[in-house]
Amino acid sequence: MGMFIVIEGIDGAGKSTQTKLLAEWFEEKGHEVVLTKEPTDTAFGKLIRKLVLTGGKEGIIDGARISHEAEALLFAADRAEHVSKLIKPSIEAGKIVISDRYFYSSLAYQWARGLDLEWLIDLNRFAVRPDLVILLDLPVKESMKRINGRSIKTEFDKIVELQKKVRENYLKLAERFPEIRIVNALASVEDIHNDIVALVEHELFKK
Ligand SMILES: Nc1ncnc2c1ncn2[C@@H]1O[C@H](COP(=O)(O)OP(=O)(O)OP(=O)(O)O)[C@@H](O)[C@H]1O
Ligand SMILES: Cc1cn([C@H]2C[C@H](O)[C@@H](COP(=O)(O)O)O2)c(=O)[nH]c1=O
Repeated sequence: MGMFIVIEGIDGAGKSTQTKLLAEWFEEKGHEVVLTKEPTDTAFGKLIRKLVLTGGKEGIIDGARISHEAEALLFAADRAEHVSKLIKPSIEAGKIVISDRYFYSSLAYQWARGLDLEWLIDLNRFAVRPDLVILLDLPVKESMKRINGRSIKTEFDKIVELQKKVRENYLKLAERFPEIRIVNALASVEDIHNDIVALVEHELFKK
């Protein structure tokens, strides 16, 4: 059997940077790696980007085009395809699956949008639990600095407030889901990578 690792965190926490470095680390050790993300690049993921996500060319700010319930259901539908078509078969084939975001994003973000946490957990019950979830934690002020170049210039305060709620939610989720490990994402890219590798070795290879 393979392994399933997820990297989570607020927007701009460094997830894509760290998922790539972790994938390279596993590959150098001779493992076959599947690097993936949510929302996916499938038709569901594209629909989500069109109907839900903030910013972009259309300048949609707070995902208000559809209801938050519909938004949560779309993320779950995308995930259901992701799990059944890619994640489960890859784990069964002995591969290392590393995902940039997973159902914890739905819990943290859609909860921050005002949906009921227990409803969200039930909705995502089909999602196979990862072996390890790395939560890249950093203050919103720092993440905003990092993504400033691509951030939307209007409604900045609203985005900051949402991200603050999302960060708090992730930290609360870490108390509830034992597979979540918190990593300080304020450090350098290299130090964060080393912390993640130490966790992988400790948690998964029991070094
Ligand atoms: N430890 C770090 N210190 C400083 N800058 C960083 C660090 N890690 C990543 N960055 C930079 O911060 C920006 C956001 O990083 P990245 O795209 O990896 O984050 P992300 O969590 O995947 O973002 P998003 O959720 O918005 O897709 C990039 O410009 C990246 O080069
Ligand atoms: C999976 C998932 C994602 N989101 C949100 C979180 C981010 O704001 C975007 C994805 O952007 P990225 O740059 O591709 O990381 O979508 C969410 O609200 N719920 C989810 O389940």
